[in-house]
Amino acid sequence: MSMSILLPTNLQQCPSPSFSPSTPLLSPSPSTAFSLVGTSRRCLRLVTCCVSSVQSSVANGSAPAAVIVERDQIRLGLPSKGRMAADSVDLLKDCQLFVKQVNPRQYVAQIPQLPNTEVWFQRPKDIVRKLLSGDLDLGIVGLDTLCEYGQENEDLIIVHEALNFGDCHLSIAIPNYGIFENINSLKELADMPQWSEERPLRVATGFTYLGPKFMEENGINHVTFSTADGALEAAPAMGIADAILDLVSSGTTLKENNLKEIEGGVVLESQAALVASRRALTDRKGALKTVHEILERLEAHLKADGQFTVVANMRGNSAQEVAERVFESTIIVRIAEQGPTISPVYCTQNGKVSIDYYAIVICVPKKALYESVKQLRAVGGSGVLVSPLTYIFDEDTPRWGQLMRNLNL
Ligand SMILES: Nc1ncnc2c1ncn2[C@@H]1O[C@H](COP(=O)(O)OP(=O)(O)OP(=O)(O)O)[C@@H](O)[C@H]1O
Ligand SMILES: O=P(O)(O)OC[C@H]1O[C@H](OP(=O)(O)OP(=O)(O)O)[C@H](O)[C@@H]1O
Ligand SMILES: [Mg+2]
Repeated sequence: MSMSILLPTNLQQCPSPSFSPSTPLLSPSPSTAFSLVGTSRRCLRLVTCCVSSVQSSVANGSAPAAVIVERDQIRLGLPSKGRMAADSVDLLKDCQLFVKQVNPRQYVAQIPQLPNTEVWFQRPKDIVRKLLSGDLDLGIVGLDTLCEYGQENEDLIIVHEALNFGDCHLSIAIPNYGIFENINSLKELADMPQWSEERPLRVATGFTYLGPKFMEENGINHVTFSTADGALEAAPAMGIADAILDLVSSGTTLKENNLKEIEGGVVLESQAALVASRRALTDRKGALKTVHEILERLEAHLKADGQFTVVANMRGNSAQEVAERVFESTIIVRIAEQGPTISPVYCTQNGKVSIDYYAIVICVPKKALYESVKQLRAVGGSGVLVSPLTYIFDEDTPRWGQLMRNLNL
């Protein structure tokens, strides 16, 4: 049984492809771009199609423009349940920001380290809606949720786009059997002779904003959408849909349901992001200060993640001579952004202070750790100590500068 719902009248003005969301739509508004602060190899690879952005109602997407209501506290929205919930609190904990929730059913919490900030636990999609309505100032959500429910509203600013958890991608998948057996790309899918106005490609998805937009951008016109709250992978085998558009992380669910991804079918790459309301940052007293502090802690922690400090002692006549020996090691030359730091180790013998050794300190990423230790030893390093790095505070927080530029501050 198809879940398609008849289109509301105002939606019929919408260019094809058609879709059948469960909620009515408001009038079209001009498309505006997300403010993507920060750069990352994973950063939002979102369709840039120019479908006139149809903003859906509060029930499905963005709420009306935010109104700044007077309040003393800055509000940070964290996922109340689901995959992102525990990881969000854990990430803040790793940044020495301890979320104090009295019990799991209480939806408000405090962070003693940020006395002017209160945490509100909400479903991820509601975090986006509440950022737009002005009921939250900051939030942690997946980029997929942000794009789907934020619908490119320019009030949403991505402050940190790569929080290093919640990795997944939004992708089209089709059966690996029957008429799809030899179809391996979006183009091949689009070119199949089966699809016509009378018999469009049927796609099941929870992403009723991003799905049609992606299809439109890729020139796939004979397509229709149906929606469900979960277990979408069952739709093709049940005869409800030809394809699905859903989140994929390990790929197990697709495999177990005889579905496959296709070339060109990835709509966006997603992971958890820190998002803010532009209006809150510009108009709410204390919001920028809070963001700066959270961002500094996040950047310092995430930069240090997977990095180790390696300390070794090396015999030598001078720091210069030891440095020359260390730089014989190709891996150290390659990994050392700055440094190594080489400092004298002072010893006393018979009341006389002497320098026979020098201590070398380098920062090494996990994957280069063993090789660096081996090379340090090969050039005379001994007593090698390795400890994980907790924070790397740079002179400046790069994303802060970008945020300031984005806000024209
Ligand atoms: N395999 C995955 N499937 C779904 N989401 C994932 C996956 N891996 C990471 N995520 C991220 O986790 C977010 C929350 O997913 P989750 O299914 O827990 O949400 P939810 O709030 O329970 O929503 P729903 O109940 O509608 O599924 C997603 O929006 C996405 O950013
Ligand atoms: O690639 P995988 O690691 O297999 O993960 C992908 C699956 O996980 C999500 O479903 P979820 O577990 O949230 O269940 P749902 O269908 O009820 O949303 C998503 O909707 C996919 O079905
Ligand atoms: Mg889910």
